[in-house]
Amino acid sequence: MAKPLIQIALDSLDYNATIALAETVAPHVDIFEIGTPCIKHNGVNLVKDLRARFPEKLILVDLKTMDAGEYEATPFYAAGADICTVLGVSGLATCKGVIKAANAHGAEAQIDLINVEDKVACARATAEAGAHIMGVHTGLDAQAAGHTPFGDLSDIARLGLNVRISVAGGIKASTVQDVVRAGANIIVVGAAIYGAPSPADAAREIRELVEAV
Ligand SMILES: O=C([C@H](O)CO)[C@H](O)[C@H](O)COP(=O)(O)O
Repeated sequence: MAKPLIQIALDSLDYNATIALAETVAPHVDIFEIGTPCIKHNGVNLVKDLRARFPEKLILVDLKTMDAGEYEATPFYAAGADICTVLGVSGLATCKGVIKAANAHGAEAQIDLINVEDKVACARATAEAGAHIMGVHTGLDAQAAGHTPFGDLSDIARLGLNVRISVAGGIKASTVQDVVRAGANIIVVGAAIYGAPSPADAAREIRELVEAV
């Protein structure tokens, strides 16, 4: 199996700080995620800027689309996004819209299972509809209430769907190897990197731990 990819969640609102963090951690990550607050604040020009600065990196735009899937996602794929996210709770029609936009650009659509009641049913239906990546995700507010993504990751991994699995939600050095062993193909790390005294060292440590599994 291919080594899991490491995704840094760029969750700052500040444009220059976002670019600076991307430059700092670039040697140690595969995917730049423009987080939801960041893309709402800075818009599509940030996608174009990161695309121009880092032609070799994958860019995920965490749109968390809730409606008008094809219409909303299309300009972000056109600007250089490799992956856009759509909420599983939006329903199948919206997910299919983002999948259609992704396919039109040779890119990928990720279903974010955040707050989905029946994650297994949603994963099955959206995978059947052509989703490329299933995002198991415990959001920042749910993390603050003590939740983790580990149980959901096991539930989705054991389905054996023809999709890659991304996991997000407080992943850090002490848990990253467990999520690799549980079947995650894309490991999302935000606060454990950008909140560390040295984000570059934290990203390097995550890379080394993933490589060691
Ligand atoms: O997607 C995220 C969150 O919902 C805000 O948009 C985070 O980027 C994701 O949770 C990863 O960050 P950490 O949980 O801090 O690792």
